[in-house]
Amino acid sequence: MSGPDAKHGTALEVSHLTKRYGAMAAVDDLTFHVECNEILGISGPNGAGKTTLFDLVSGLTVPSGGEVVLFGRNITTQRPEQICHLGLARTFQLNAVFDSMTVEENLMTANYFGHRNRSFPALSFDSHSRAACDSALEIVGLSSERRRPAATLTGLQRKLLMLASAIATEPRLLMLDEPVGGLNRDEIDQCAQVIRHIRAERNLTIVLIEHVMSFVTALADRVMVLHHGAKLYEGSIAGMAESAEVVSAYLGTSGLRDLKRAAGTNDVHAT
Ligand SMILES: Nc1ncnc2c1ncn2[C@@H]1O[C@H](COP(=O)(O)OP(=O)(O)OP(=O)(O)O)[C@@H](O)[C@H]1O
Repeated sequence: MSGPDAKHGTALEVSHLTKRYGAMAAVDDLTFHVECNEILGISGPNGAGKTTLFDLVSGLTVPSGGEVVLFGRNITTQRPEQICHLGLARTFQLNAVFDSMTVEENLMTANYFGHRNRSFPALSFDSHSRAACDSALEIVGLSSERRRPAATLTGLQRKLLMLASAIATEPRLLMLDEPVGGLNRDEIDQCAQVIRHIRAERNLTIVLIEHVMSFVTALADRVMVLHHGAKLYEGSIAGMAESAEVVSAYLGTSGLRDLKRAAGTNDVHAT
């Protein structure tokens, strides 16, 4: 779905978005936007509302209030598959691959259901679907594993398969929920390289939730920090390190030291 307009304009506009569970607001009157081809990093303490925000934007959860506009189109009341067909793909914190399928079958399934409306259940793949899957496999470096059952993949390969499955839906906006959680330093660097490559190749806009500060500093053009469902900080990584509120609510002194080191060397975790 990428095209000549993919580099310009606003990809995502979130206005006064709110999700209440009883008296508690998991996302509280949140307003922000993401420009086309930008990478926005989202951080914040556990329970800050980051995943709930992804669930709201991707249609998995119905908002209590507010509005979400994707590439100029109001998607606030759309279903997840409709939003996916409009060009938004997301990944999940926990493993979300089909273990009993091969790598290739995972991608074909993602492309089949994620790319356009399917009104009948019989799977049939055309040359476009095959090309999209081949390209997704290649971009994450899993081409040689295409015939392997997903259950036999390593932790890193499973993360890359989730990424490739999202790419196989041919999105314009990719939302990644803790894409490097549980990986070691080398694997994190490898994922950062893949994501950088994906953005450059596909002109993609990316929003990623991550606590691993070396990863955020390596990739994000801008960061937003959430706390109690609301925006605590939005701006540069350097500015984040200078924010007393962010240090107090999220980083702490050791996290601040690590963030500063990561911003200088891109190889240290904040958590
Ligand atoms: N379905 C639900 N019902 C009730 N409360 C919920 C529900 N989903 C999330 N919450 C609450 O909303 C708040 C935000 O949760 P969320 O998972 O979005 O936080 P998070 O920032 O993604 O946390 P983490 O970094 O641990 O993944 C938490 O207090 C959580 O317990």
